[in-house]
This record gives sequence, C-alpha cells and structure tokens, in this order.
Amino acid sequence: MDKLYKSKEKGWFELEHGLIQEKMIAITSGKGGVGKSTVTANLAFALNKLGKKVGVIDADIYGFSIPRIMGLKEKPRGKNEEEIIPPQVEGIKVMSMGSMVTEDKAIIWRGPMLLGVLKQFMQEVIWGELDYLLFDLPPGTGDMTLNIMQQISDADVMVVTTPQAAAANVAVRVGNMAKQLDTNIIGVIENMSYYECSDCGKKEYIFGKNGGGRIADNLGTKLLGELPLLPEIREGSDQGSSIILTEPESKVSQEFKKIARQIVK
Ligand SMILES: Nc1ncnc2c1ncn2[C@@H]1O[C@H](COP(=O)(O)OP(=O)(O)OP(=O)(O)O)[C@@H](O)[C@H]1O
Repeated sequence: MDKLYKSKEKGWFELEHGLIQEKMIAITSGKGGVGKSTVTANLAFALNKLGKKVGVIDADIYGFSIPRIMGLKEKPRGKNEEEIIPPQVEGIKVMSMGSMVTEDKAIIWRGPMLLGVLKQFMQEVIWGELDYLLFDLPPGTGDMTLNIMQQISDADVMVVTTPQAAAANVAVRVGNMAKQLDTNIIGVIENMSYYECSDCGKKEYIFGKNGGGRIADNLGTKLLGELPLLPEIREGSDQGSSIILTEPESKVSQEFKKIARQIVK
C-alpha cells in the first residue's frame, strides 16, 4: 500500500510540505468514549510545553472532536489549489474534518473518500518542520482504523483504555491489530483510573483496577500513565480549554507531562 510520506530513516519522515523529525504517534482505543481525544489533545499540549513542535491530525473522521476539545477557532486556509495552511492553537497545527463541517453534521461518506481526506491532510497541508505528528484514530478495530494504520504503519501506536475489563479486552484487540501490522506499540495510557474525593482525598476505583497494566503486560509494552476521572478534565474538553493549559501545576497535568517525557526520551 502506498505510504502517505517518505521515511528517510527511523524517526525521520518527509511529507509533501513538511518534515517529522521524531515520531508519528497513532492514538487508539478499543472502544469509544474512553478519552482517546482528550488524551491526544492534552498530550499535544504537553509535548509542546517540552519545546517540541507538534501537529495533530484528527483521523477519527466520523467522530471528530479534536477542534472542540482543543479550542480550535481558526479554519484551514487554501494557499492555492494544492496547498493548505493549517489552523493553529498554542502553536500546534491541527487538521480535522471538524474544521470543514459543523459539529452536528453527519459524515456519510464511505471509506475511500475518508481515506482521501487523510491523504489530503498528509500531502497538501503545509506542516513545516514538526517533531511529532499525533493521529487521533477512530476507536476499535474496524476498516477505517485498519486502513489508516496501514497507511501510517511507521507510526508508534499508543493505546488508551479505562481500567474496566470490557474496555481493556477490546483495547488488547486493537493492540494486537497494530502488532500484526508490525507497528511498534509505544505504551498504554489508563484513563479514568480512579476518582479522588475532593473533600477527603480517598480514591475510588469506579471502573475497577489495573486494566491498563494488564493490557501493557499482554502487549509487551509499558503503562505510560494513569489519569484520574476528574470533572475538570471533562469541563476543559467541553470548553476547549485543556486542563494542562488551565491548571498546568495540577496532579493530572503533571501526569500528562510525565507521559510526554517518556515519549520524548
Ligand atoms: N479523565 C477524565 N475525567 C473526566 N472526564 C473525562 C476524562 N477523560 C475523558 N473524559 C470525558 O469523557 C468523554 C469522552 O472523552 P473523549 O471524547 O476524549 O473520548 P474518545 O475515546 O475520544 O471517544 P470517541 O472515540 O468516541 O470520540 C468526554 O466528555 C471527555 O471530556
């Protein structure tokens, strides 16, 4: 299958209008709603805070949510027939279907057209020099996820899950799909790991315990971090003000930075 970039050597990818000097990272999950897009957004900001140049492609083309979560206000602009200037937020370049249609619009295109959008995002956008290009993939192991993974098979895969057995089991499946494509799995992030009572500080394990660790072991990779279930994370995503920007010193923002540092090293 034709790749959407030229790989020069490990960790160095050439795009039509840009260069990725470190990694492409595909952020996946076994099922929807586990926080994949929230993690993608906060991770992009965390890498940016480490001084890295970051781009984000919202490849969850049917279920895009990155523009809202990242607070993206601008739209992409056409420089000419074949070159697109991506909108930016905090210096991060972002491309999403959500910039082309309103949030309530149903995307009823079939796979090949959606892959055409991904191709356009990769090949016509003026990305410039980036250190990291993050992809927010569709959840699950369906056709779209498989097709996208095949097209960016040099990307490292990150698996997001909640600790719940049902979520963890399907997350293993997406990890195994990545393995079958010979894709490196960079690690697992357990989201909604626990809820900490704001009055007494007691941790409640609402979705159970250790699902992320079990998946990491099963896939032979690392558990990169455990993120709490926190109203501020949800509010930040809804309002387009990610917690890492609004509360950079909070425990959860420190956890995002810890995850980013493990990726960068
Ligand atoms: N740690 C968290 N604490 C509280 N709320 C969270 C947390 N992580 C995510 N959420 C909320 O859960 C909902 C789902 O998150 P998100 O959209 O990131 O999931 P997703 O896995 O990308 O879903 P999909 O793939 O279906 O788009 C959102 O409302 C988000 O704000």
